[in-house]
Amino acid sequence: MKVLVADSDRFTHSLAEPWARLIQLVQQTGVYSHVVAASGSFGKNIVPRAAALLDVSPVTDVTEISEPRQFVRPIYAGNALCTVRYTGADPCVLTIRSTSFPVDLQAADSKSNEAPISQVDLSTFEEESIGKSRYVKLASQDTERPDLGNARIVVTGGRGLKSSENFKMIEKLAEKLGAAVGATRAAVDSGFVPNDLQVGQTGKIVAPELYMAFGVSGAIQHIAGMRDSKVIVAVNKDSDAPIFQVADYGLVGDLFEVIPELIEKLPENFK
Ligand SMILES: Cc1cc2nc3c(=O)[nH]c(=O)nc-3n(C[C@H](O)[C@H](O)[C@H](O)COP(=O)(O)OP(=O)(O)OC[C@H]3O[C@@H](n4cnc5c(N)ncnc54)[C@H](O)[C@@H]3O)c2cc1C
Repeated sequence: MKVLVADSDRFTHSLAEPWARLIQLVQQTGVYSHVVAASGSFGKNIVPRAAALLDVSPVTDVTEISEPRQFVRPIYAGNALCTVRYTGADPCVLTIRSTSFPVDLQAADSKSNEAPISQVDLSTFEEESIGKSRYVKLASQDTERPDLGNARIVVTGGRGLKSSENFKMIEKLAEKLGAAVGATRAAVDSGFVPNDLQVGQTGKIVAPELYMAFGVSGAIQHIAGMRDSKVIVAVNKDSDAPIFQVADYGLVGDLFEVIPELIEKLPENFK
């Protein structure tokens, strides 16, 4: 078994058209049984194109690897889990939900020392440019907040916040907790925050130790992105809001009273 990990840093920063380079690499070497990418925006961009051009069917959003060619993945927005056996030709192309696997890579290394890791030299593949696009620069937001994808605590605001001005309360609470800020699609579509903060089926998949949802109804597409959080706290003024069905702690109340009180009462050195 030889696995090629298409990691976004290496493929995006050093090369144009990462999907085309990936295909080149797989076809020219012909040694890979598996091609794996994380199930983020990079993986969702390159994997379908690469798989189509390699004429194989990708298995996406893998949450469990039960055998080298048998995987578990969510379907129906995470309401059911499906076991899939890949029976196609090599390579078996996968995207992996990183939140479903332990982050402790050192622990993984110590258990799996029979699998040597080798870096692939991509420089030789750079010469034949396809020329339809090229890497210019990486622009990322300069923020001290933890990354939404792997934060220990996530504080999310929904449409219940009503405006971008009010959404600053969420940011202030997150700051106090050392948390990342998340948002629902309705909050993003209403222009309260940029769309890289969206959590859910068409946003980021998160699984923090603590997920706090304020003014979030709990639509199935939102739940799909945060249901694996260890502890879920929800504040909503509607006691019938579906978010309470997945919450470990639910408070029926007005977020405009609850958030300022939390900010005031949390100690300064909470982090
Ligand atoms: C194909 C598809 C993909 C989608 N992908 C996503 C996705 O990735 N992520 C996502 O989030 N959504 C997604 N959606 C949208 C999703 O269906 C919902 O519309 C959205 O999640 C609702 O966001 P919300 O809970 O902020 O808004 P609403 O449903 O409007 O809920 C607002 C909530 O705030 C509460 N509230 C209002 N005022 C207060 C107050 N003062 N105090 C306390 N509570 C208050 C209300 O009771 C209500 O429950 C998708 C939809 C489709 C069709």
